[in-house]
Amino acid sequence: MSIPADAPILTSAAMREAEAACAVQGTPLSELMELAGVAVADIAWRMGAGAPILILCGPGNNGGDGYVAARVLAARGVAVRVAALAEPATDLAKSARAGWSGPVETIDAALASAPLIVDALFGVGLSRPLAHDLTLLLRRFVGRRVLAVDVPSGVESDGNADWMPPLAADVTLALSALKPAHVLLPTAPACGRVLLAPIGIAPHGTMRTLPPLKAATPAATAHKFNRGMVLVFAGPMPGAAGLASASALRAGAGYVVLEGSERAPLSAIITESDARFGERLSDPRVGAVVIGPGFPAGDELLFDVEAALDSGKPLVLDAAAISAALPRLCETPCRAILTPHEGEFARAFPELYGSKIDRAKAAAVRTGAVVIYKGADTIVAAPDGRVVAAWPGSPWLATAGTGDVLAGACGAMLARGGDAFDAAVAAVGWHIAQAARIGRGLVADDLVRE
Ligand SMILES: NC(=O)C1=CN([C@@H]2O[C@H](COP(=O)(O)OP(=O)(O)OC[C@H]3O[C@@H](n4cnc5c(N)ncnc54)[C@H](O)[C@@H]3O)[C@@H](O)[C@H]2O)[C@@H](O)CC1
Ligand SMILES: Nc1ncnc2c1ncn2[C@@H]1O[C@H](COP(=O)(O)OP(=O)(O)O)[C@@H](O)[C@H]1O
Ligand SMILES: [K+]
Repeated sequence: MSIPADAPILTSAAMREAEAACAVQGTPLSELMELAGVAVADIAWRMGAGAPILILCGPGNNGGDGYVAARVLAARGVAVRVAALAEPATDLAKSARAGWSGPVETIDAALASAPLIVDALFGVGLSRPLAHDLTLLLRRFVGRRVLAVDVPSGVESDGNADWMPPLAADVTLALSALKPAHVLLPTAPACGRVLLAPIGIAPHGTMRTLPPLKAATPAATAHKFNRGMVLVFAGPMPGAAGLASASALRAGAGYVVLEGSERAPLSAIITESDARFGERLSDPRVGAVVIGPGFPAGDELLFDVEAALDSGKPLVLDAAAISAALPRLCETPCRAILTPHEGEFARAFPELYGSKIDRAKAAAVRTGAVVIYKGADTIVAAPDGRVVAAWPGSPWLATAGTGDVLAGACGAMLARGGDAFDAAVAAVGWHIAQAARIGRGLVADDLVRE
């Protein structure tokens, strides 16, 4: 599974707006469909490697893309067959159908398979789950190589429903932009390897996939304090804060103080008693404060979170500190990154609904903070509407303590100054890159080793 880096993501509504804008600027939609069909044919040609191809066409423009691809593949001498669910229903699909001179078979129990199936049944226009009989017919092709056009058919492209496609794709060719379903669970794994065909629409939007990691080499003039000083509060479970403090150093902070614990995993970390708490919060060199890892919910946490909020410092609020800070954040936003996992998000924002992207955006608006809504399909959302989706991340991160490491990395990135959203995105990218580098057998401590 893979996804193009730094690629645009659009909802179906935004996609239709972009299409309309394109038409206004003088590019006919038939031209876009031609480009889409050729792009599908190119990938099918490579995947098929000379073997016969069966293209399944739906009634809308997704089906239209399929007819164009069939025409292009046939012209290249490929043994291509077309089977349709219904007659084309849009003008564009009708003219694409008219351009296909071969036979059109029916999608029924007698339909013969092929080594490569091109799924051009439904794209962003799917409005309800697939009918049960169609689902059963399509399941007969499970095990064949599948190229999905735009999205695997059956998937609700905005990520608002968990409808699973009967045919998971090996490759999905996203047209113009990725869609939320490509980067959100449970549908993302069914999209396989996602490729993007930029077919002439310039997608304007604020959602993207994770950008490539930038190597952050310190400036020649760097000194330890201007690389970022991070203060990590240790709660009653100091291991978690230890991981966060080591991670802050490894992710590039110049100076890290672990407050309230003597158990630092690296000797370069300064440990102090929590009696110096107030004093450190007013230390002008401290660029970010990390609080939450290893803290159970309770009065002590509430007191420390209040003090951290009062200090006006940029904050990373993890685990129980998220709910503790919520009432204050909703009143007075501050420069903060919140890092909830699924359970913490549900506790803090039980009233939010919609796709994971919608909920992350709403949480960011409500708190005025950047939200890293963690999981295999991590979403980073800013209050101004920017979103980065981190699917597929690294599944080796599914182990205890890796969230503490992410919180520490956020502290390092935030302490450098600059935009909190960019800091959160950089931390998520660093976390995944570390995990990908280590891979098999990873435990959280490995992420903070050299
Ligand atoms: N935006 C773009 O850049 C372009 C998009 N194109 C294609 O156009 C697609 C969208 O086309 P459409 O809006 O026509 O939508 P679709 O082709 O995705 O499907 C809509 C059609 O399916 C029917 N339908 C919806 N749900 C159904 C269900 N569960 N069972 C049976 N029928 C159902 C609808 O009544 C309608 O006829 C995109 O996914 C993409 O493949 C390309 O043709 C060209 C450019
Ligand atoms: N399957 C997965 N694929 C990619 N990333 C994952 C996966 N499972 C978990 N993660 C990441 O691992 C981290 C786990 O954090 P969290 O649940 O807070 O763990 P802990 O509290 O034990 O530190 C998060 O950054 C999350 O996004
Ligand atoms: K499709």
